[in-house]
Amino acid sequence: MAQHSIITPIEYLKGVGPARAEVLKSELGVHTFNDLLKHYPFRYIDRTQFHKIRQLHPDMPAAQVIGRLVHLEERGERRSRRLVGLFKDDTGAMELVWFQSIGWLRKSLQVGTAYVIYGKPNVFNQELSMTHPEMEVYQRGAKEVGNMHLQPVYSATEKLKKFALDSRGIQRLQVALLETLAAQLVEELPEYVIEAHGLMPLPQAVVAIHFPRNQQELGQATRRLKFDELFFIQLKLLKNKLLNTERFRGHRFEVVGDRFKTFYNDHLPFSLTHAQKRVIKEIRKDTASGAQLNRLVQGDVGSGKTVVALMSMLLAVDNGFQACLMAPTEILAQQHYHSIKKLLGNGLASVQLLTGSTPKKDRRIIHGQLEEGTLDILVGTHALIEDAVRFKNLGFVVIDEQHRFGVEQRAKLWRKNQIPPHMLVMTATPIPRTLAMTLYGDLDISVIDELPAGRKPIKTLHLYESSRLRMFGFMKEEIAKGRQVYIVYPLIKESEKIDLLYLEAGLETLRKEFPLPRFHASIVHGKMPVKDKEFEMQRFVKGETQIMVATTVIEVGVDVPNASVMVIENAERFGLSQLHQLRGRVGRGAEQSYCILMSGSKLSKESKLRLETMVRTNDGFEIAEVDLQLRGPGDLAGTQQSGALNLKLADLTTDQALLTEVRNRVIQIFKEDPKLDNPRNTRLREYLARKEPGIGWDKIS
Ligand SMILES: Nc1ncnc2c1ncn2[C@@H]1O[C@H](COP(=O)(O)OP(=O)(O)OP(=O)(O)O)[C@@H](O)[C@H]1O
Repeated sequence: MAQHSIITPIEYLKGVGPARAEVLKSELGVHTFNDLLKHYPFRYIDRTQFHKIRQLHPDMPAAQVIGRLVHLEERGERRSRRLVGLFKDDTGAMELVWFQSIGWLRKSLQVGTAYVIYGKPNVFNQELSMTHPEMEVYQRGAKEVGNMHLQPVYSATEKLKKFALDSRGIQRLQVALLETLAAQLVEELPEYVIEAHGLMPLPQAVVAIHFPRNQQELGQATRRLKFDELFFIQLKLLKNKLLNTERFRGHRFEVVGDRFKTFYNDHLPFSLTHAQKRVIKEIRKDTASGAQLNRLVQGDVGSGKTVVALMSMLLAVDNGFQACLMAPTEILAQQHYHSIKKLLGNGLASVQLLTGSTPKKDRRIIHGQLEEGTLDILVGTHALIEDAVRFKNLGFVVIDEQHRFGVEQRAKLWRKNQIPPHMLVMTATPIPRTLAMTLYGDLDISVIDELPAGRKPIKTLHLYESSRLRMFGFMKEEIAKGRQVYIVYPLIKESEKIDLLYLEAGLETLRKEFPLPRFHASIVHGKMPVKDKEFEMQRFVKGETQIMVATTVIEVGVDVPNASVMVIENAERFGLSQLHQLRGRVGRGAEQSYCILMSGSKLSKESKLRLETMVRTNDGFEIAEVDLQLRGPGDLAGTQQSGALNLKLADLTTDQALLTEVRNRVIQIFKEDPKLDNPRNTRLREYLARKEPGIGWDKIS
C-alpha cells in the first residue's frame, strides 16, 4: 500500500471515497489530508459539565443532562408530525422533540435506557423541552472516572445532500486520519525551542486539538499550534530579510552633502518633528552602512512623510545617485511632484513627473535625461516600472502607499539597477504592529509617531440627515472665515451608477445652498479625465474654489492646509481606515478643523461602532486596531495578496503577545546561527528547503 502523507488527496482516506471527497472539497475546501487535519473544531462541548433538569433555563445556550428516557411517541400529522420523548432525572422531567429522522430515531432510541443528552433548553407552553438533542447512551461510571471529555464540533457540510457529513461524521474522519498519520506526526521545531517555550509536543498537540481531554490540555495544544503557525512565517520572512542584506550589498552614501544641508538650513519652511528627525537618522544610518536599505515608514495621516522622503532622495543625489518616488495614482503623483517642486525651489535638484498621461514627446525627453544622468529625481506612477524607463544610476526608491503595489512591483524597481537601490516604503495606513510584523516582516519598520507642533486635534461629529441645515450653516461660517471645505461622497465600484446619482443629487442641493458667484466649487470624481481632475484640484489648492466636492479620489495624499472642514456623506458606507484617511485631509494647518460624518438613521451595529470610534479618537493606530477587529486582517487593504496570513488558529488581534515571543525567538536564532548550520537547527534548515506544507504550519508563498 502506498505510504500516505499529509499531501495525500482526501479521497484516499478510509471512509471518504470519491463522492464524499467532492463534497469535502466543494463545501469545506478540504482537498488533502493536511486540509482535514487543519479543519479544526470551531468549538467544543464540555462533556465534564452536567446539569440537573431542575436547573435548566431557556437562557442557557446549551446544557448536558444525564437521565432516563421513559416514554416515546409520535404525535401530529404530516407537517406537524414529530417524535416526542419524556426524559426524567431525580429532579424533574422534560420533553424531547424531534421533527426529522423520526423513523430512524424510533428504531434506535430505547425507552427505559439512561442517556446523556445535549441541547438547548426551551420553554414551550410553560413546559420545559429540548428540540433535536444529541443523545448518547450513558455508561455508568463514565462521568465518575472522568473519561468524558471535550467533544469537538466541526463546521459541517450541507446536511441534506447525499454524502453529507455532520460534525460527528467529520469527527470520525479525524479519528481515521490521526490513525493513518500517526507515524508521521513528528516534531518540526528544534527541541531546545520546544523546551524554552514550554510547548506541548507536536504529535500530542495535533491529537489534543481535535480530541482534548480537558480545558487545560486544549489550551496547551492551541498554544503549541499557534506558536508553529506564527513561527514558520517569521522564520521565512526574517530569513528573506537576512538574505537581502547579505546578498545585496547596497550603495554606500558616504556624505551628507550640500543639497541636503542647504535644504535643511535654507529651504525647510518649518522645523522637523523629533519623529521625522529620528526616521531620517535611521535612513542615513542604513544608507551609510553598505547594506541595502529596506524600510517601511509608517506615519499617521499628516505626520509629514513627504519631507522625510524628499530628504532621503536628496541624500542620494548628494552621493551621485538618482532617486524616484512612485505613487499609486496619477493625482497623488501630481501632488507629490508639486509639493516637492515647491519645497525644493529652484536649483537644488532637477525633478520631473512621469505618468500614464505624460505626452510621448515629453516622455522621450525624460527617458533621455534619465539615461544621461541629468535628471535627479523622478516622480510618477506605475509608468516608472516600464522597461523603457532606464536610469543611469538609480540609488534610492520611495514607494508611497505600498499596499496598493504588489511585492512583485517592488521587486521590479529593485531590478532596475545592477546593485539594487535602497527601498523606502511609505504607508499612511497605520498598520497594527502585529500585522506589520507579519506582512512586512522582511522590512525594517520606522514609525513617525508625532504630528507637527501646533496642530489642533480634529473635532469629529456624527450627524443625521435631520441636521443637514445645521451642517450647511456651519460650512458657510467656516467659508466666511476664509477656510475651505471638502464634501466626499462614497463611490464604490459595484454600484457606481447609484453612487453617481447620489453625487449628482447632492450637487444640486449644494448649488442651491451655495450659489455662484459667492461660492465656487471644484468637482472631482473617478469618471473624469485625469486632466480635468487635476485642473479642478489645482483650483482648490490655489484657493480659487472654497468647496471641493469629491468621491474618494482624495482619500490619500491631498494636502491643502487651509481646508478646515471635511464632510463625509453616507459615512456609514466607508470603512474605518478610509474614514480616517479622509479625515486626515483636514487638520493640516494651524486652524481648528472639523470632520462631519453624515449618515442615515438606520445603522447596523458595526457601522455604529465605526462612527463612534471616529468620534472618540484621532489616533490612527487605535483606529487600525478596531478596524482589524471588525474586519479581520484578510480585509485590510493589501493583505489579501500577502499569503502570509493563512492563519488557522492564531489571531493577530488577540495573539500579539505570542507573536512577539515567537518573533524574538526567531531573531535570536538567526543572530546566533545565521546560516542555520548548527545541528540543533537542522529541522529549520530543512523547513526552508521544503515546498510542501508541514503538520504545524501551512505552505507559505
Ligand atoms: N515638521 C513639520 N512642521 C510643520 N509642518 C509640517 C512638518 N512636516 C510636514 N509638515 C506639513 O504637514 C503637511 C502634511 O505633510 P505630508 O503631506 O508630508 O503628510 P503625510 O505624512 O504624507 O500625510 P498623508 O499620508 O496624510 O498625506 C504638509 O503641509 C507639510 O508641509
